[in-house]
Amino acid sequence: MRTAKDFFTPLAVGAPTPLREIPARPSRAIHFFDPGNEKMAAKIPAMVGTTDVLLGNLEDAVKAENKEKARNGLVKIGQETDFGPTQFWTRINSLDSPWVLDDLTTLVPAIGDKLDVIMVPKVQGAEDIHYIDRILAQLEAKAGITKPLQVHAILETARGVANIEEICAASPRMQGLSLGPADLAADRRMKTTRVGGPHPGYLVRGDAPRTDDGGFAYDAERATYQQDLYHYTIARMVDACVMHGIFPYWGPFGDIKDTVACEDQFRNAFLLGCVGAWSLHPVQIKIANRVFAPSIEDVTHARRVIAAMGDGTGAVMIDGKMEDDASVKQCKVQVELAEQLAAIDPELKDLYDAIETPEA
Ligand SMILES: CC(C)(COP(=O)(O)OP(=O)(O)OC[C@H]1O[C@@H](n2cnc3c(N)ncnc32)[C@H](O)[C@@H]1OP(=O)(O)O)[C@@H](O)C(=O)NCCC(=O)NCCSC(=O)C[C@H](O)C(=O)O
Ligand SMILES: [Mg+2]
Repeated sequence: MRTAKDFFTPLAVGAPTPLREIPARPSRAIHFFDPGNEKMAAKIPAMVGTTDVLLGNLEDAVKAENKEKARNGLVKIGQETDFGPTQFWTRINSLDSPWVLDDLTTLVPAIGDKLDVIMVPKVQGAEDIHYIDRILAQLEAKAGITKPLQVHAILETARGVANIEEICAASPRMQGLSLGPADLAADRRMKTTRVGGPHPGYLVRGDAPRTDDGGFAYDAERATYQQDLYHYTIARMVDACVMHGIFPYWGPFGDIKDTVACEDQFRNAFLLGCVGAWSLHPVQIKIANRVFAPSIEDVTHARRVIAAMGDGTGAVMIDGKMEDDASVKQCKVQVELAEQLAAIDPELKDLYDAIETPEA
C-alpha cells in the first residue's frame, strides 16, 4: 500500500507531478476509431470539435495482423492533428497481450504530450493499475513529458467488478471507469451475445388477470418488460467512481442501426450518474451529445428552484412540489453540467441562454 505521504510523489525521477484532482472535462461521447483503417483515419481531422473525445483503438476490433499498422496510424494522427477542444485518448491492448509493451513504449515518446487519457482494458485489480502507473512515469520521465497521462480502466471481468474500489483508488492518474458489457458478459458466463442493451428473455411479467371464479388466468396475454442486465454493475460503478472523485461511463452499444435503443441505454446511464458513453459509429456521437446534456426542461426547473431557494436552506413549494436543501443540490448538478457544456458547445449555449431566467 502506498502511504498518503507518497501518493502524489512521481513514480520516476523526472516524471510530472501527479494531479491532485481529475479535471471535469465534458466527455459525452468517447468516439472510437481504428487508426489503421485508412477510410476511418482520414475522417478524424474533420471530426475534431464534433465529439468531446476521439479515441484511437488498438485493442479488440483491430485484427492481430493490423496491430502495428493501427499503432503507427495513431502516432501519425496524433502528430499531425490539432485536437483543439477535443480530448485525444487511446485504448491500448490488454496487459496480458504481446502488443501492450510496444503500444506504451511507442506512444508515450511519440505522442505522449498530445494524449490526454490511456484506456486500459480488462483491468482485474489494483496491481494492473500499479503496473501502468510505474511504466508511464518511467516513459514520461524519459520523454520529458510535463503533463501526467491519465488512466481510464474498463470494467469487464467479474474480478474487476469485485475489486472496483481498489482499482479506483490505485493511482492519482485514475480518470474514470467504463463498463465493457461484451467482455463482462463472457467472463461472467452470462447467456447473452449482445454488445450491451437489454435482453428479451430478461424480463418481468405483469400479474395474471383474475378469472370469474376468483382464480388466475395464467395463460392470458400479459405485459412483459425487458430489464437491463447491467443495472447493478452501472450503479456499483457510479458509487465507486464518485467516492474516488473520478468519472463513470457506459461503454459500447453494438446495435448501430437501433438508434432508439442506443439512446435509451445512454439515457439510463446518464440518469444513474454516468457522464458519457462510447460511440462506435459517427451516428452514435449525436445521440450521446444529446443524451448526456441536461434537457431544457430540467435546466429551466433547476434554475427556478435555485432562485426560489435563496441561500439553499429551508423548504418552498413550486408547482405543488416541495423543494428543499437536498433538491436544490440536485438542481445544482444539472445547472453546473449545463454551464460546463455551454462553455464548449455553442449550440447548447444558445439553447440554455434562451431560457428565461427566473426572479430570485
Ligand atoms: C461498426 C463498424 C464496423 C461499421 O463500419 P461500416 O460498415 O463501414 O459502417 P458504415 O458503412 O455505416 O460507415 C459509413 C462511413 O462512416 C465511416 N465510419 C464508420 N465507423 C466509423 C468510426 N468509428 N469513426 C469514423 N468513421 C467511421 C466508414 O468508414 C464509412 O465511410 P465512407 O465509406 O467514406 O462513407 C465501424 O463503425 C467500426 O469499426 N466501429 C468501431 C468498432 C470498435 O471500435 N469496436 C471496439 C469497441 S467495442 C468493444 O471493444 C467491446 C467492449 O470492450 C466490451 O467488452 O464490451
Ligand atoms: Mg472489451
